[in-house]
Amino acid sequence: MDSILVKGNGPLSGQIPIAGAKNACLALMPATLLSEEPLTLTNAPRLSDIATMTELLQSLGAEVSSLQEGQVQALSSHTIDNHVADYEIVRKMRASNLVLGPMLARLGQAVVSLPGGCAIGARPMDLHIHGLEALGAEIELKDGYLHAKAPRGLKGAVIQLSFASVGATENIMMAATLAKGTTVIKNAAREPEIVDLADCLNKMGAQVEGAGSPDITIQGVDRLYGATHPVVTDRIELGTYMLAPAICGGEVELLGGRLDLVGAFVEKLNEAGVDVTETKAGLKVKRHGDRVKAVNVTTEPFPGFPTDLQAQMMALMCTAEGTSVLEEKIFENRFMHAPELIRMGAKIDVQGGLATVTGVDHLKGAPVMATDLRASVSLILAGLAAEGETIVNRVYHLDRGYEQVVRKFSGVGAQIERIKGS
Ligand SMILES: CC(=O)N[C@H]1[C@@H](OP(=O)(O)OP(=O)(O)OC[C@H]2O[C@@H](n3ccc(=O)[nH]c3=O)[C@H](O)[C@@H]2O)O[C@H](CO)[C@@H](O)[C@@H]1O
Ligand SMILES: C=C(OP(=O)(O)O)C(=O)O
Repeated sequence: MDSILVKGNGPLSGQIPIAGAKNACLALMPATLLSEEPLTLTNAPRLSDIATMTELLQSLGAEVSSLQEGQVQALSSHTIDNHVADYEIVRKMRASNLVLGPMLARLGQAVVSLPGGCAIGARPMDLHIHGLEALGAEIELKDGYLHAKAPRGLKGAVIQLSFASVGATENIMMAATLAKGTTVIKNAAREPEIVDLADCLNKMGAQVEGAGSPDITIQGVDRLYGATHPVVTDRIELGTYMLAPAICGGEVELLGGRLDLVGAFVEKLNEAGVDVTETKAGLKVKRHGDRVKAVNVTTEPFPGFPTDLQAQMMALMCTAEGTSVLEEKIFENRFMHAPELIRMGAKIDVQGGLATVTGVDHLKGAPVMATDLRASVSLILAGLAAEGETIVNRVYHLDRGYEQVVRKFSGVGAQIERIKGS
C-alpha cells in the first residue's frame, strides 16, 4: 500500500487550483437516474469516490464516461435495467445511498445495500427512510438491504427533519422532483452542495425553491430533461489548502476559492492571526508572525464550521500559541487523528466530543496511520509543520477526496512525495 512522505517545511508560496467538490459531485451524479436524457457535469474532480459512484451507476444500467482527463462526466440513464445497488459497491462509500431516492422516483422500486458504518460515527439512515416514507414509499430492511417500493408513485408531503442531514435532504429532494404535488423539506441542510444539486435539478426541469435556506419547496413535475452543469468548488479542499500557509507560513493563493463557501472557517483563521483576502482568481492566505494563536472551534451544519475541516484545524492548533478547545458536534467518533497527532508530539486531551489542544513549539516527524479521509490530510499538514520526516500510511483514504495531493502541495514548495507500496 502506498504511503506519503512529508518533510518539515519552511514558508510556502505560489498557487493551488481548487477542484470541483467531491461531495457535490457525488450527489449530482445520481441525479442522472431521474432522467432518460444525458446529464453532463463539468469541473468534476478526479477521485476514487467518483470512480466508485461511476461503477455503481453503471451497475444499474447508466452510461458514464469521462472526457477531458476526467473533468467532464457524461452520464446517461436512458435505460435503467437493474434496481439493486449491490453491497460490494455500496459498502465502499456512504454516498452510494444517494441512488435510493432517484431510483425510487424513476422506477418505483429500489433495493440498496445499507452503506458501511464509517469509522467517524454510526451514520444511520433513519432520516432518509422517514422522508421517503412520508412521500409514500414502503421501505423495509432485509438481509442488509433497504427494499423500497412506491407502487402508486410518490406523493408530495411536508417533511420535518429532526436534524439537517445533508444526505437525507439530497435523497428526499431528488425523489420529490418526480413526486405528484408539492413537497416541503423543513430544517433542510443548507450546505453549498445542496444549492448546487438544486441548481442542477432546476436545469433539468425540476421546480426546486429555497435551497440554501431551512425550507426547501419542490413542486413535482412529470419528467426531467438533459442538462449541463459545472460542479461547485470544493470548499473542504479549499479550506484544507488554506491551512498550508497558516501552518508553514508564507503566502498561497487558492485559485477558484470563494469566501461565501468558507465564511465560518475564515472567521476562525482571522482570529488565529491568518489573513485571507479575495483576489481576482480566488483567495490569498498569509500568516502573521511565527505562530498562530489558539482559537476554540465548534463544528456545526453549514453555515457553521464544517466537521470536514475539524481534523485539519486540529493540526493547526497543535502548533498554536495557547490552548484551544475543539468541539465535534456532527459525528460522535471523529477524533481518530488525535492519537496519531500525539505520536508527533502534539498535546491533546480528548473527552467525549471535546478535544483540548495545547500548542507546542515544534511537532516531531513520526510514522502515522491515516484513519479516514480528513484525518489523512491533517497528518500531512502536521508533517509539514514538524521537525524531520513523517510517513503517512494507508493513504487510500486520501485518494477518495484529494486529487493530485502531492502535486498541489509540492507546487507551493512543500517537500512531499508518494512512496509506492508493494
Ligand atoms: C458525501 C457527502 O456529502 N458527505 C458529507 C455529508 O455526509 P452525510 O450526508 O452522511 O451527513 P449527514 O448530514 O447526513 O450526517 C450528519 C449527522 O446526522 C446523522 N444522521 C444522518 C442521516 C440519518 O438518516 N440519520 C442520522 O442520524 C449522522 O449520523 C451524523 O451524525 O455531510 C457531512 C456533514 O456535513 C459531511 O461530513 C460529509 O462529508
Ligand atoms: C466524511 C466524508 O465523506 P463521506 O460522507 O463520503 O464519508 C468527507 O468528505 O469528509
